[in-house]
Amino acid sequence: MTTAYVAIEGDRVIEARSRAPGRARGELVFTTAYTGYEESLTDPSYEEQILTFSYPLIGNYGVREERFESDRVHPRAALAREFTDDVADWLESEGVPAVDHLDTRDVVTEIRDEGAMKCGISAGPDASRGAALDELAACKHMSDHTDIGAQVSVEEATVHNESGDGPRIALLDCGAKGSIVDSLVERDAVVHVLPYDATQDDIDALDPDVLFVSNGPGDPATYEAAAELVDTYVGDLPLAGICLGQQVVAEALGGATAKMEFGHRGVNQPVRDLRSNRVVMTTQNHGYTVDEPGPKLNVTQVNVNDDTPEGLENDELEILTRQYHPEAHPGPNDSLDFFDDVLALAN
Ligand SMILES: NC(=O)CC[C@H](N)C(=O)O
Repeated sequence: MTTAYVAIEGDRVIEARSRAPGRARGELVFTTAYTGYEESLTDPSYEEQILTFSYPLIGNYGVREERFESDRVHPRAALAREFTDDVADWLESEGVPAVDHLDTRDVVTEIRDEGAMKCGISAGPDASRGAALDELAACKHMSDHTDIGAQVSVEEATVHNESGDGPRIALLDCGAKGSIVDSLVERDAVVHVLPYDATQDDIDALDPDVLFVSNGPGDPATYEAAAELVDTYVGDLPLAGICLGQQVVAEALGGATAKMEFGHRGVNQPVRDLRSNRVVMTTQNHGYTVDEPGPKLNVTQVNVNDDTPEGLENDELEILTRQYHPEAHPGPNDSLDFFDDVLALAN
């Protein structure tokens, strides 16, 4: 077994065990999810981040491609108390450093106290403290990744379930999880997945019933073009969004987003619907939040822990967004009806 070095802000270096070699840098975040490691590691929203699992044993039910959310691993590196060989081998084959045998409680406490922070990693036979510190020094703040959508979006438009009978969805792919497409296709929608920088002509050519903005990595304020595009359809097309999609729709409607201290990442985040007073358990993965919904959007759901907006709606303008992940994968299925509600807007 070889050594790994994890350098965090303040130039503190943690020595641990390398399970997959390499160098990496990214924003250090944690998830409390106890299952769903394959889905989390392939979720494009983790691009440019280093993911710490707070659950101590990661990999105990193997690695199966059917559970992947995209075609590659997105976090730049992964940390856990213990990775199984299955996960370590998978990450090695993907060229993504994996580090274990470190006190992840300590790492999580540090992130909770100090906020998401920059991190540098050096792991494997050639690892050194200096290399980890060099990676840390080269690490950018998340909001300085100004075109991160380009790293995760499709390059060309694709269509799923072309012969379906359901509504036509134009899905702006800012790094969409596969399960979002699957959830729509299961309901027989025709899903056109469009590059994150699609134009009004691209959308109009499809004559869609709904414009849907996907989840995605990075600072929502850097997706200005997507927000401008959404703005042109307010009142003309029903609008939907998940996670980054909610943030972009809010910005399009005159709202604002802000960075959270350490975000919400896990599969047991309680969300209260303000109309029914019902609480659902949700999957989350976000580091930014809608700070100001703007004049037209109503906050219809909130996070029970910190009151941040989890659902935004405008019935008249036919807008429906969620900050959490109703498609689950991983996580509870409590909110799958969101997709039925979105498709109902098309009628
Ligand atoms: N899962 C997502 O869509 C994340 C949205 C955004 N990148 C955030 O961190 O808040």
